[in-house]
Amino acid sequence: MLAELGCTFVIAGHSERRKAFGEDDASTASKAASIAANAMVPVICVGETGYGDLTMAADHVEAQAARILAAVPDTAPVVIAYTPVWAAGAADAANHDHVQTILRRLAPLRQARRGAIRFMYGGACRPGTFTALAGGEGHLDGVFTARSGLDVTQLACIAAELTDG
Ligand SMILES: O=C(CO)COP(=O)(O)O
Repeated sequence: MLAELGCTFVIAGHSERRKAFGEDDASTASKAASIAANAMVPVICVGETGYGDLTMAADHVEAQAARILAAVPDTAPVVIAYTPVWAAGAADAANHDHVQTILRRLAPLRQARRGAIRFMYGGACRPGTFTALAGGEGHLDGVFTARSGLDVTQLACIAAELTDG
């Protein structure tokens, strides 16, 4: 149905779905597989729940991504949206070191899969967040924004930042 409506990207595993509807990595994997089977690109949300130890967060996110991607054909293009739950709706985004540490852990997936894989960050993104988080390291491909996306001026700034940078 979504494909018939012209959708190309579909979010799976967002923290609000996990919280409100009890979705987990198993149901997210099943949804991601179904999205890919219908020739759309799954935008797979992963992220630790609370702010804390960074190594534990990276372990958690790596395991989530592995569990979910195991269900998606190797050749299917995917987007992984690193969306730490504690940053969604917060005042400030995660910092550069935090995000890059997580993305460095996920980066080997680019070689491990034949299909294209892109990494996004989500959580309190505003104009400037992408530039601050990407910071010269090549792991971050884009941002996933909720509140700023509702403000057309901010959204335009973010889009320009991604396309001009
Ligand atoms: O939902 C989000 C990431 O999961 C982000 O929400 P905000 O951009 O409003 O913080």
